Amino acid sequence: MIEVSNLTKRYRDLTAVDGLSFTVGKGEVVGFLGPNGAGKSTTMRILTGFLPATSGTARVAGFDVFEEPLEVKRRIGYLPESPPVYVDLTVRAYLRFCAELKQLPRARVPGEVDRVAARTGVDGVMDRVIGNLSKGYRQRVGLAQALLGDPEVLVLDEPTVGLDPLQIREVRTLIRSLAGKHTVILSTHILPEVAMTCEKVLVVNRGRLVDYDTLGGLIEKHLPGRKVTLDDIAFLEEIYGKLVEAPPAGAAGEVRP
Ligand SMILES: Nc1ncnc2c1ncn2[C@@H]1O[C@H](COP(=O)(O)OP(=O)(O)OP(=O)(O)O)[C@@H](O)[C@H]1O
Repeated sequence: MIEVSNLTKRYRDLTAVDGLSFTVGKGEVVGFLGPNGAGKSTTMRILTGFLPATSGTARVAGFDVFEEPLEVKRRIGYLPESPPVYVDLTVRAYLRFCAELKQLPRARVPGEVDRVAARTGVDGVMDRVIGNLSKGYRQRVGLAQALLGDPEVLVLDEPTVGLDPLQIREVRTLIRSLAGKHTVILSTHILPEVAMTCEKVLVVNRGRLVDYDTLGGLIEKHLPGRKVTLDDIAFLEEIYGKLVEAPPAGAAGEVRP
């Protein structure tokens, strides 16, 4: 469903994404991990057709993101790092506006707006102006717009940032419930979030792929012989530390998924 091949993005003399290659199968939920500045948001912006790459290719649902960005945008729901929610609009007006931008059939819009609002728990604030909502509610509104039209692929950049613990649990449950039908790639700095919501983990550092595997595969590879269960979150911190703490220069990109 997502195929990234040798993707590179340079901002002047900074290489933010450096020869990244990976694939995500239909219905998989993949966690995207990496330190600040590793290139996660840049990769997500390229995948969603919002940013051109310097070189390499990216395909979503069989469409090239550079050659057919509209086909890609139609099939992708994107929650950017800072959702561009319009502070003067009510939640309902904003979601309707987003539905129109996504070119949903007019007759489907009210029902679809109600559906995503209920799924993200913003149905109680539909007539409130977004500027007056708490950060957590704004984040939910961002998530609601990503779900509009029931897209095959969801790209979520730090979906639980700004939420309170209860909301975080709800959003994680929501993300888990999307698995199977939707292909999800989500970035986060919260390691337990990955263990709770994702089947596979993609780790990047300095723009390069460091590892890409299932949680079980990572445990086998990096903590051999250790008995850990997926309820035991600390294992992921240990593996992550091994992967991103000062890998030898040039070696990071050599690890294959
Ligand atoms: N528009 C831009 N112009 C110049 N440099 C940029 C731009 N956007 C991102 N960068 C740089 O590219 C690198 C990768 O940034 P990116 O936001 O993709 O990382 P990230 O992994 O998402 O980080 P974080 O976890 O902090 O969100 C960083 O060094 C960042 O400063």
